[in-house]
Amino acid sequence: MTSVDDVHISSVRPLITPALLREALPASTAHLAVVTQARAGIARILRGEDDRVFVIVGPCSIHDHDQAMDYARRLQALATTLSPDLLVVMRVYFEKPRTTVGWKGYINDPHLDGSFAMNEGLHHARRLLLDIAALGLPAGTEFLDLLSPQFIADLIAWGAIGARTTESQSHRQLASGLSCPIGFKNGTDGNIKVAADAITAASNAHAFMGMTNMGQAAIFETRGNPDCHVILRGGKAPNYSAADVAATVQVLEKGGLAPRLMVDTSHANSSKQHQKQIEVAADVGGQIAGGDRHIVGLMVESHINAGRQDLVPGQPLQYGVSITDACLNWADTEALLKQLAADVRTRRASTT
Ligand SMILES: O=C[C@H](O)[C@H](O)COP(=O)(O)O
Ligand SMILES: C=C(OP(=O)(O)O)C(=O)O
Repeated sequence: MTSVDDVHISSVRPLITPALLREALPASTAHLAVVTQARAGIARILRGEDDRVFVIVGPCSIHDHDQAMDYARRLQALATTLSPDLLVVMRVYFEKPRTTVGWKGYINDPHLDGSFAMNEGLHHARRLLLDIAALGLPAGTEFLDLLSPQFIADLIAWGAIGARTTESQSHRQLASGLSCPIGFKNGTDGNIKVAADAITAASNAHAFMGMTNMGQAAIFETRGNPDCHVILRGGKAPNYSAADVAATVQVLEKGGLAPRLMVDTSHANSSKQHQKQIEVAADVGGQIAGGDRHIVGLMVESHINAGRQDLVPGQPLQYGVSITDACLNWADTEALLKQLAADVRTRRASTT
């Protein structure tokens, strides 16, 4: 017999359903209040109704529960202090889009060893989101896989669609149905228009195929997501300067979109050199202090300890160090956020 099906499939294993995971790890009213308050706060900032800046800050990727909680406790204390000026959301990224191949994140491979224990990964991810919400700290994540949101999206205050997927129709459709504000990165080449187009697409209604909480195939019809924005992450060159912001505002206005955006201090804006995030944040903070109203959010890649390390099977990892992109350490993160809060106060003082 000639095989025409599953020619390149090497195995199929069962996956738990979102309903089973949510039943095992339910969200309480207190957890959900953290999420809904942060979502509403971000939406107000995006509409220009709150003069604070929201910050998505945390590790490039999560790979360890206890280290993530160590970071979350530090961030929660700082977020409370800075809350009059900044709405702080922890970057809790479970899914990594790779340029070619590599570890794809804590959900895909929680044991970091190619065993792809995704049922455990989903369980660990949801457990971590519950523990972070229990601190009173909201979480943001990248939505990369099209099925995984059903398992965790109720605990997410803000989501990103990455530079490699902003142009994907499937991700725009997903964003149109997600319940949280969504940031679309510009393309890896620096193209802003694809992110502006993504906002237009995601703000509209769509019909597409998906999976329900009970794990059944279904046709989803969405209403469109009104709380989407661009994230400038650099491309062939950085794109965080005042001139880049003005050019982006032009693209947004031409598309009939709100002229508000987030700057990612990392990725191509820092040439992936983690310490450069400090320079980028200082420039952007200066624009804010100088009266800019278009930059409403910042993204910072930060961990307990600075830099990054390679994941080498069988070798121990250093504590609190990223295994994907390099991150700022905690002390630098604290100083960066305090300065940004001061910049917001400077702007407020000059306009009141
Ligand atoms: O943020 C993480 C990385 O920049 C992104 O996932 C691409 O990683 P890679 O180029 O190492 O695959
Ligand atoms: C992968 C990321 O960014 P980008 O999509 O901008 O490369 C990220 O923020 O982790």
